[in-house]
Amino acid sequence: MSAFTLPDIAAQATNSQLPLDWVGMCGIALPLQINGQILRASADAGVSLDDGASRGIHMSRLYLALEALEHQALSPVLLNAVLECFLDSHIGLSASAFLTLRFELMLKRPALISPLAGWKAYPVTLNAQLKDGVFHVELFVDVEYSSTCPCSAALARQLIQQQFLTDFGNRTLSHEAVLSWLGSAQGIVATPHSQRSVAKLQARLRQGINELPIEALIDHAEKALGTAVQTAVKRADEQAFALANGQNLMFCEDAARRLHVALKTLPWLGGFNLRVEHAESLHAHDAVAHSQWHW
Ligand SMILES: Nc1nc2c(ncn2[C@@H]2O[C@H](COP(=O)(O)OP(=O)(O)OP(=O)(O)O)[C@@H](O)[C@H]2O)c(=O)[nH]1
Repeated sequence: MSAFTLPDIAAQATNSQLPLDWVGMCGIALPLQINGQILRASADAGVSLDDGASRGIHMSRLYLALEALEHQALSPVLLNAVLECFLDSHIGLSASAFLTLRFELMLKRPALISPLAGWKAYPVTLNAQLKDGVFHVELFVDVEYSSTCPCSAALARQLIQQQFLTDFGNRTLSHEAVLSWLGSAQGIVATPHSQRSVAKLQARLRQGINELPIEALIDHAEKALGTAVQTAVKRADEQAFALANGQNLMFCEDAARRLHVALKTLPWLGGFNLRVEHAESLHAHDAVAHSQWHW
């Protein structure tokens, strides 16, 4: 049996006198309870080291405080409690506490027409911080959608008009012939290009909001865009998707403006920063727009 006590290097003093903004651990694996699901998450947990004379923080105390997340449904109250626990275990050392959680929210989405449904995984990041006694939660989520270029659609329509003149300019129009022409690849000679696009939404919850409206944010953004990517798809669903794309032609600027206007109506949202990326099929580079409000 050893008579030695374990050396505690973190508790030693340092003569550097230099406080640090963030000290902690990144990439901690843990399960979370969200929307009635147990989700695999990754956490970054940290505090400020305001006492510049202390060698280090007590990592294990932050790690152990995370255990509370395993046993209760995730909520702003729970996040606040965990952050308070970070600070209570670092009295005299730290005035600010930080927690970032990353996970994929699984949502079952119905098809547009058929009675089918399938799962979508939305990457989510939650940032919570308790600084000078003020608690903030930010919610980041990526929403994928389809965007059809309005310029390309207009150019394609012009080509179709030109083809119509070529094919029917000198002929008496017959309803049956025009109908058949409209349904043929020889008539509809050009199609606009579309791209898989992503809206990266960052939303700050207003003070006092006691829920995490992740699904509501996603639903609201998808409704504003009108062309969310689909899961299970039969031909009837694909046709409905083609119609949705045709009715929602979007440059990246249009998508950013739609989202800006839509997000501003959410009563729980105190500010946002959004970025849309259209992974162009016309170019090898992306078209991107940003917008923010009270960010
Ligand atoms: N502060 C700090 N600790 C580290 C680091 N890397 C590993 N650790 C280890 O994290 C472990 C947990 O630290 P503490 O929470 O201070 O552990 P402890 O002293 O047994 O716990 P308490 O009695 O609660 O202070 C220690 O063994 C540290 O050596 C680092 O970069 N900084």
